[in-house]
This record gives sequence, structure tokens and C-alpha cells, in this order.
Amino acid sequence: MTLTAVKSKENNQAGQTENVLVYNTKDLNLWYGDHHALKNINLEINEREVTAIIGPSGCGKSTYIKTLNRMIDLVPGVKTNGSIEYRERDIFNKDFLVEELRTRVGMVFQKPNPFPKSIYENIAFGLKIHGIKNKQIINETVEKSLRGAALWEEVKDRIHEPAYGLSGGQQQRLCIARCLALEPDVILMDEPTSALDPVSTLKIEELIQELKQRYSIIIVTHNMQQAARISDRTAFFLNGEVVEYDVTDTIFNSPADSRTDDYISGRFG
Ligand SMILES: Nc1ncnc2c1ncn2[C@@H]1O[C@H](COP(=O)(O)OP(=O)(O)OP(=O)(O)O)[C@@H](O)[C@H]1O
Repeated sequence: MTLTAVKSKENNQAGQTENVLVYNTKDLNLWYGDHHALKNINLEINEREVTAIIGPSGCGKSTYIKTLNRMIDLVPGVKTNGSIEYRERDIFNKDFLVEELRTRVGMVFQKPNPFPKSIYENIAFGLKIHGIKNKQIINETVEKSLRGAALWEEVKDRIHEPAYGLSGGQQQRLCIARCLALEPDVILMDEPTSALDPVSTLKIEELIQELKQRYSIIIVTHNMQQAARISDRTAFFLNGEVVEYDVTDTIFNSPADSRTDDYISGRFG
């Protein structure tokens, strides 16, 4: 039984609700050509939690989250074995259409990447691609998504202006709104605040706390304080392996492995 499963069981005995898994990664290995970038990864990720992935540069954090929505398929020469179950279905199974997976699992990148269109069109565009044509539904979804990303009040009077006119932090919240419009189940975030100033970072962190009421969030971050502040569980990656995975408080206050302790204390990385 894995650590997370043990904890779920303990919670259950204490009369709390059992955790539901959104992802279950089993013995995952990944190679870029000959380079073994992910080694025997086993991770159970709970729904409606924030799961942080931390570790030094090059340890495989981005590779792992890009595998969760099969964006890794776009890299030539990648090989994998093992499995990743999303809601108990193997994402590598040929019956699981990648388009379906990416609709269920949204992604926000390090650098805000709005389309060169208006604020409104940034959200409406994705809806139209998904076949939604009704103007009223589109208008309502645009507003709902911008509200969900805590951006509506700031942009409601200029939603037909170019998205590039927004600040970096606003652009990142627009990218989150664009993701929310498609009603995802999971949101993957790859260092979403690393290009932002402290005030914009705080806004995104507050937003993540709100979003976890409805979505499961998996976030890669180099910022230890951020992982400690916003995540429920943290996985520490090193050289393509998961060294330790536990509730965030334990990782930061009493890690089991001395390498985790060294990393979070800033002794390397
Ligand atoms: N497209 C690629 N082709 C070949 N090797 C790659 C590719 N992408 C990543 N790698 C290698 O795989 C390893 C893991 O990279 P990855 O980007 O996942 O690390 P990371 O932990 O996210 O790093 P960082 O914190 O610097 O973003 C590194 O050794 C990297 O050089």
C-alpha cells in the first residue's frame, strides 16, 4: 500500500471522507532518446487538492506534468512505459483520445500566452473550436470564466480590447480563465508565477486556493514558500525520481529523507 493510500485509510478510520484519486501514476518511466528522464514514478494525486511538484532544475518536473496531458507526445523520440490512470483510465491506452484528455485537463504555462486577440476572444475562441456557437452561452461563459479567474472586475469595461494590453499577472489570470471556460477537471500549472511580480503572484496564489474547491491542481514550482503556502501535498523530485511524497506540512517540517531536507533548506538546487 502506498503512503497516500495509508493516509486515506487513516483518515477514514478517523471518520473523514476517503480521498478520491484523480491521477494514479504507476511505475512510470520516460526516456528522451537514451536519456532516462523519469524513473519508476509512483504517485497518487487526490482530487480537489493542490499538489506541488518541487525539485532542482532538470529533475523531471515539467516532463512529468507534460506527460499527464500527453503534451509530451509532441516531443520526437520520447518513449514511456508504466501507466498513468486518469480517473481510472490509462491515458496511454489507444481508446483514450488525446483531445478528450486535454479537454478534461487544462494547462497554464510559465509565461502567460494569450492569443493575439481581444480579452473576450481569448475565451470565446476555445468555445467556438469546441462547437459552441450560441452567442448568449458564449457571453455568459466569458463572464463566468473571467469571474472564476478573479479578473472580471478589472476588465469588464474593456473586454473587446487586445489581451496584450493587460499586465503580466492579468494575462496569466486570462490564461486561467481560458482554461476554466472549457470546464476542466484538472488544471496543470508549470511555474505559473515565475514571470510575475510579488503582488501578481499573491493574486494567483489566492486564486489557486479558491479554484481547488472545484478543480484538482498540480503545480510545478521552484518557489519553496509558494509550495508550502498553497499546496496540500508535495512531491520532491530528484534526478528523475520521486524521493518523497507526503502532506506538505510533513515535507517542509519533518521530511523523512535527508535529501528532501537538504533541498528545502537550500543546501542544494
Ligand atoms: N525535449 C527534450 N529532449 C531531450 N531531453 C530533454 C527534453 N526536455 C527535457 N529534457 C531533459 O530531461 C530532463 C528533465 O527535464 P525537465 O524539463 O523535465 O526538468 P525540470 O525539473 O522541469 O527542470 P526546470 O526546473 O529547469 O524547468 C533534463 O535532463 C532535460 O535536459
